[in-house]
Amino acid sequence: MCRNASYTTVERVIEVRELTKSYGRTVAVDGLSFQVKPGSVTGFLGPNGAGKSTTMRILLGLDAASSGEALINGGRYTGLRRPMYEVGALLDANAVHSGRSAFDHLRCLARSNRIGTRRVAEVLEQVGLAGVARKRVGGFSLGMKQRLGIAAALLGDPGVLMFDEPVNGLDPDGVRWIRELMRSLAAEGRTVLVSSHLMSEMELTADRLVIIGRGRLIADTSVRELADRFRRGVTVRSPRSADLTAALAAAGATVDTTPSGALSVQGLAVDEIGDLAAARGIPLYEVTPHSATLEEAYMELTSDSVDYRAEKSIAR
Ligand SMILES: Nc1ncnc2c1ncn2[C@@H]1O[C@H](COP(=O)(O)OP(=O)(O)OP(=O)(O)O)[C@@H](O)[C@H]1O
Repeated sequence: MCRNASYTTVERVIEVRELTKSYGRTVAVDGLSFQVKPGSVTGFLGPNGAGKSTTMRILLGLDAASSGEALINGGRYTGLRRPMYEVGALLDANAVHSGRSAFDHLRCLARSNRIGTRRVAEVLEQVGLAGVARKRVGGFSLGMKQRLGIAAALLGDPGVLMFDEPVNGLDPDGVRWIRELMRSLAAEGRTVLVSSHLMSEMELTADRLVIIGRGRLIADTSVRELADRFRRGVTVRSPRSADLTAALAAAGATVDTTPSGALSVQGLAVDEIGDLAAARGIPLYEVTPHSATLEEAYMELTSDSVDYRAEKSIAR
């Protein structure tokens, strides 16, 4: 079953506009705006309590916004005519009836959404649960429940998918499986939003990142742009260090000589340094850009948003 070809541009878009959600005095989401577009995996990153789940719950009509809008394909979830065909989500893998078989669980969902039983078999196959389809969900491991939740999300073959911390508690095989599935769903032209508090995971899964802290937007960027933004300089080695230093400084760079004799250059990109050296006939033996790791970039960006870091590290 493939309905992708019929999607129009206004479909497959998640849009959050000036979204605010307060629980009593706690402001869980605070004037948050971002868009998620099709064709890539977008990581929704933020420390614990940043407001990721709240935002997703509002997008899925499970909670009401205090103000602002959370839209899927241009409208509110509650106004979608056939929600399962437009958006699939996995929020809590444990939220299933443990007495039912995987097949029955999906068949009930499918029936109430006018989806045929053939599709149930298809998604069970897709998530690798066909062999245990008749077994009770109560006996499933967390990884199997995650797969079942994903099968449910895929039932209506929706163009928009949302997963809340899908790799939490999974073994490496499970993590890799979910990562590859997300990437293939995005490659099919779907919009995939996946929340996590781990940059190390998102670095391997996502192309774009929406980073939030204390309910506010911190960064809306591609993984590559974030790496570029945190570039720390370029190490350059040349047999004519003095000439090169003078030329680089004249071009506005800050140049330091390291103990090994290499130059540490700030303020010029790799290609600018290469062009400049070539124009003067200065040989280069090494040109190496240095970035902070994405993990370091993330820690730096969110350092003001982590409520309980000190207590957590003491507790550890
Ligand atoms: N139903 C609720 N009632 C009261 N406060 C809530 C409720 N849901 C969330 N909060 C609070 O809102 C804030 C944001 O929580 P949320 O679960 O959205 O964050 P999160 O980014 O998903 O965090 P985590 O990574 O820990 O799941 C937190 O301070 C949380 O305690």
